[in-house]
Amino acid sequence: MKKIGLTGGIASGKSTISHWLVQHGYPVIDADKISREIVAPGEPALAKIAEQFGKTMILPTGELDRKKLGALVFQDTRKRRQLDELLHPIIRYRMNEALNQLEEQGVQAAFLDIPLLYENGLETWVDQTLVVAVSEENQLRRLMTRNKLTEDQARARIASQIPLLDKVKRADAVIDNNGSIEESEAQLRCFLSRWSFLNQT
Ligand SMILES: CC(C)(COP(=O)(O)OP(=O)(O)OC[C@H]1O[C@@H](n2cnc3c(N)ncnc32)[C@H](O)[C@@H]1O)[C@@H](O)C(=O)NCCC(=O)NCCS
Ligand SMILES: Nc1ncnc2c1ncn2[C@@H]1O[C@H](COP(=O)(O)OP(=O)(O)OP(=O)(O)O)[C@@H](O)[C@H]1O
Repeated sequence: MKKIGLTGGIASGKSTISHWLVQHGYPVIDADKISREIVAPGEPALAKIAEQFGKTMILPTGELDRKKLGALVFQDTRKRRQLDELLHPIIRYRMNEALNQLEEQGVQAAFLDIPLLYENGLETWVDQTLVVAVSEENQLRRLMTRNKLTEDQARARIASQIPLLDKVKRADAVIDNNGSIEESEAQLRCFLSRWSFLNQT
C-alpha cells in the first residue's frame, strides 16, 4: 500500500486538509486523533502520565488536563521528550494497526496525518510527503487565535518543532495555505489528480 505522509507545522492547516480528504472518501489515519484516544480515561497511558507528571494532570472528570500538560511540556524540553517517549511508541503501534486494517480491506493508498513526521524521522516510512505550509506570521496568528495562547506561548510551541521552511525543502509536494481554504483545496485536488496510484482502489 502507498503511504502519503501529510505534515506541516503546528497550526499550518493539516487538519483542514485532512478534513477535506475524509469528506471526499480518502482513507486518512490521524496521529493527533490517536494521541487523544490513547489517553482517554481508563487507558494505561493516562495512568503513566499521572505517575510521571503528577495526579494534578488529571481533571476531576478523569480526563487528561491537556491544557496543563501542554503548558508544562512546551516550556520544558526534557519533559516534552519524556512525554514523547511515553506516547510515540503507542501512537506508532496504533497507526500500524490502522494501516493493516486498511490493507486487509484492499485499500491501495492511505494518507497519514503525522504532525511530527520529520522530527521523528518517518520520511522513509512513507512513500510521499505532502507538507502544508504557511508564513511564520500566519502560523503565529492562527495558533494564538485557535488555542487562545499568548505570543510567547505560541512561539514556544512553534520552536518545539523543526522550522516549517526546512520541512518545505524536504517535501515531495507542498500546499501553500496562506490564502483561502478554497485555494488550498484547489492545490490539493491538483496533486490528487497527478497521483495515479490513488485511483487504483
Ligand atoms: C501536550 C498535549 C497534551 C497538548 O494537547 P493539546 O490538545 O493542546 O494539543 P494537540 O494534541 O491538539 O496538538 C496540537 C499540535 O501540537 C503539536 N504537538 C503536539 N505534541 C507535540 C510534541 N510532543 N512536540 C512537538 N509538537 C507537538 C502538533 O503540531 C499537534 O498537531 C498533546 O499535544 C500531547 O499529548 N502531545 C504528545 C503526543 C504527540 O506528540 N502528539 C503530536 C503528534 S502525534
Ligand atoms: N486557509 C486558511 N485561512 C484561514 N484560517 C485557516 C486556514 N487554514 C486553516 N485555518 C485555521 O487555522 C487554524 C489551524 O489550522 P488546522 O487546525 O487545520 O492546523 P493543523 O496544522 O492541523 O494544526 P495542529 O498541528 O495544531 O494540529 C485553525 O483554526 C483553522 O481553522
